[in-house]
Amino acid sequence: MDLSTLLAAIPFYSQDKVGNPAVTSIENDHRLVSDGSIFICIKGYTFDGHSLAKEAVSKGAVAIIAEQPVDVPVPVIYVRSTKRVMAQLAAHFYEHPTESFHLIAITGTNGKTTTSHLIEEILRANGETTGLIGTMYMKIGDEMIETKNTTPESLTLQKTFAKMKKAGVSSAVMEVSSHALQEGRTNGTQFNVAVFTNLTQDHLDFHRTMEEYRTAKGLLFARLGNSFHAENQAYAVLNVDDEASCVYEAMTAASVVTYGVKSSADIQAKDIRLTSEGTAFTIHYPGGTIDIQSKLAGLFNVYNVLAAFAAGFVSSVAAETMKVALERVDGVAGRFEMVPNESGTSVIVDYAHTPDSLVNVLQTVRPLTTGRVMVIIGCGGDRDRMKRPLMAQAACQYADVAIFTSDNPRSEDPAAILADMEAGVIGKQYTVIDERKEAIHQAIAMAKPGDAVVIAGKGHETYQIIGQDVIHFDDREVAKEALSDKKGGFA
Ligand SMILES: CC(=O)N[C@H]1[C@@H](OP(=O)(O)OP(=O)(O)OC[C@H]2O[C@@H](n3ccc(=O)[nH]c3=O)[C@H](O)[C@@H]2O)O[C@H](CO)[C@@H](O)[C@@H]1O[C@H](C)C(=O)N[C@@H](C)C(=O)N[C@H](CCC(=O)O)C(=O)O
Ligand SMILES: Nc1ncnc2c1ncn2[C@@H]1O[C@H](COP(=O)(O)OP(=O)(O)OP(=O)(O)O)[C@@H](O)[C@H]1O
Ligand SMILES: N[C@H](CCC[C@H](N)C(=O)O)C(=O)O
Ligand SMILES: [Mg+2]
Repeated sequence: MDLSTLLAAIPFYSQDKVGNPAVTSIENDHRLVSDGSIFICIKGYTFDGHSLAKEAVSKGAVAIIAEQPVDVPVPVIYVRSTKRVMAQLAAHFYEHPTESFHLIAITGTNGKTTTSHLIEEILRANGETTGLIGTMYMKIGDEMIETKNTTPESLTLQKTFAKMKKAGVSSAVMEVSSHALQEGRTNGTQFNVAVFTNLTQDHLDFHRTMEEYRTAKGLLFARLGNSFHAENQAYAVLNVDDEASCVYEAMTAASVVTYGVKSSADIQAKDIRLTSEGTAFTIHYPGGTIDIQSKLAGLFNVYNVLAAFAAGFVSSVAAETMKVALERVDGVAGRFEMVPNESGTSVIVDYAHTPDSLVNVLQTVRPLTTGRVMVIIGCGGDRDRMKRPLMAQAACQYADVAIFTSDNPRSEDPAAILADMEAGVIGKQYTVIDERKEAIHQAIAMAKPGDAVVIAGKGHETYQIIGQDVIHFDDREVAKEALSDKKGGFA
């Protein structure tokens, strides 16, 4: 594609220096620039890409997109927002790949990764070639691609969609974070279905207030359905039991399908039984009912199953096909993942890193436990400070033994994070063991048969971020070590 064909995607710009070079790639990271690239200067949170324009040109960039003056010997296109333009150019450069397959988005504070995996399984059972983008990885069919963000920035996203199109993907599912919506990472992406899981406190470092956070997630629904023709419907799948759904319903031009447990919904679970094997319930949907026995534990997972079922329903997947898919999902890595052992203690690694998810997981463990519920919990550094005392409260209220430790301290002092947690539980009983490995070892050494040890916050993560260092750390591995160290070697 040449520069002027590419620039047809953006109506307003001014150009310094003439020229219409052939463009081989678009990059916003100067390290990826090669001959024929266009380099987009992004003013980030930690770095200003404008300062790298010259270096990008020396690496072969044939044009620069910028917001502020840059002095380089190639055409410079000046725009109001390089981030916004990056999404528009990316969609144009990769020829709007999301118009070629069915795409389901999931947003919400908790449950996105779990629900996206359930939907992937439903789509596979329906015979689709699938794609998945989310917290743990991106997948094209069975090919796994590493990812840094839950929702990558627009260039990576459109490039990945183009790969999916080329690989013959017919249906894909992706997690859409509030950060991504706020930053416009999904601009230029066409969603057919948008699913809302729930909204509870998180990310107030980034969104400042719950209202701003809710609005950021609302952008997914506000942008849905406007450009669709009647024969090609877009659907918003909303959780009726979460009050934010009313706001999203009012925002969207898409058709709305509701799901829930407590209030009447288009797709509703009834006769719910929570057992040590998982959950059993009947889904009532327009046109029928179907019994489901899911291996996923806890009421919150009933919501995830319902959300996935509703997304499948509006995607015209038969209820019987969905039942087969939903019942064969054993679990999602790092979410309520049991660490197998013979000691009589249940050891559960879970990704709860918000107050609400911690309450949910501990409430789920309680009736399944004859002994004590023990929890090991920390809070991430450089993230919402306001959730720290609430997570500590949840731990003290819903567990018998609460151990506070480090999560990913990042640039913060672990002691300061722990102090923020402790401020929420003055006068309550808890123990602080700042070294996460030590905390896991001590908890497992202390546990008796019948007790449950919940190791929360890091789930599938295989690293710990301390300062600038990323060290290998896996709660599941540490738990296994601790179990085999325990007297009698139970692991
Ligand atoms: C706060 C935030 O959203 N940060 C994202 C942002 O980083 P940034 O603004 O700091 O980027 P920067 O390092 O300042 O770089 C600015 C520009 O210079 C370029 N650069 C930079 C260095 C260099 O050597 N060369 C170079 O060209 C960069 O490519 C970029 O274009 O842009 C990066 C590239 O897209 C993201 O990876 C990064 O996510 C970081 C890793 C992050 O932790 N984000 C979290 C808060 C986040 O987005 N989380 C949500 C999930 C939340 C949830 O639901 O739980 C997510 O979707 O992941
Ligand atoms: N529907 C739900 N409601 C409340 N809590 C949930 C729900 N589903 C999962 N959880 C809890 O939240 C944790 C994270 O779940 P999951 O990874 O599916 O969410 P996520 O929205 O993808 O999170 P992230 O924002 O980090 O990507 C789980 O380990 C569990 O403790
Ligand atoms: N997507 C979440 C993950 C948090 C996981 C937790 N282990 C932490 O590091 O805080 C975030 O980036 O806020
Ligand atoms: Mg996720």
